[in-house]
Amino acid sequence: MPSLSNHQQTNLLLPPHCRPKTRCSLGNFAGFANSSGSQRKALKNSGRYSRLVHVRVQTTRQNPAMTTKHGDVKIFEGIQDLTTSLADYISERADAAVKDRGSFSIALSGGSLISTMSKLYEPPYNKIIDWSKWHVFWADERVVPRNHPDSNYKLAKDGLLSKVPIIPGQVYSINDSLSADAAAEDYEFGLRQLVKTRIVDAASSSDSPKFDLILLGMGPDGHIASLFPGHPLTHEKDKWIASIKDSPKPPPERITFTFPVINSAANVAMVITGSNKADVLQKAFGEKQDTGVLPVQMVDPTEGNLVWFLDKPAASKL
Ligand SMILES: O=C1O[C@H](COP(=O)(O)O)[C@@H](O)[C@H](O)[C@H]1O
Repeated sequence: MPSLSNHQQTNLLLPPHCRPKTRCSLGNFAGFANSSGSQRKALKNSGRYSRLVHVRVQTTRQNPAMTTKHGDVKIFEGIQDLTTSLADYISERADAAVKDRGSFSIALSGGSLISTMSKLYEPPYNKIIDWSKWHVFWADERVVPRNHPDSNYKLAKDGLLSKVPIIPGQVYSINDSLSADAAAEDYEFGLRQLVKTRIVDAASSSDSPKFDLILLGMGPDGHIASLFPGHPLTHEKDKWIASIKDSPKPPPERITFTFPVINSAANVAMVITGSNKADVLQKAFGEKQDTGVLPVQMVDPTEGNLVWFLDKPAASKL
């Protein structure tokens, strides 16, 4: 991926600490059938979906998603069906955004998510997707060099981005030469410029960015992005991008989208696989506990769509 020097952004758009330097994260910044928020709220209020334990396993991708108070839930017999359905979903969202706005802003997570996107670089998706319109961001990133095995950028680059003709200057990785605080500030600064120019859409009811699609995984503790259970960052209201230096899951230093950004997206997809997620998913779909709300339970796009892609082992306790 190129560094700032071969990116079109002008210095005027750069945060002050980047202007005289050659590396800055601007440009590439370094270098759910869908129920909307309002429909979900109506479902919650109607009491028709008091618990999800009654969800029937849907084993083929022909089956429509089941609409619940938590969004639309798709449960797949095998990983192949899940990855194909996810590729259909992503390419449909991309197509709709390009028709509507002329570009597609997508935020990725790390972890197991990337391997579930593998169908995208195979026919027919690799041919039908207009990759030149994609703008790729990270919902969270570890503050490590971009070639480090813990880097979410490296994971996505090796597992997807290097296999499709995405424009390098439209891949917005963090500036890995900065501290966690500075990297978060820098990422937010870059994002603000892209909202001003509407590469990333703006939410109508707040000043938040409105990503066309945010893809999230979930850890076995119920964390999403780098927002962990009980951590004060789950209540952040002002910052779009926050730094965390005490992540319970290594590495400790990370940056993350905050809930105001996640819940302003036009579409959020939760992609959760594996039996080690079954217990927490059962809790997540149950009533919120007195002991605290799990970050995964706080994903609730205000006016957007939420869809869950689950495999059978992850959904085994629903
Ligand atoms: O640390 C992280 O973990 C979560 C979950 O990862 P998974 O491998 O259990 O799916 C991931 O979504 C996040 O991006 C990552 O930084």
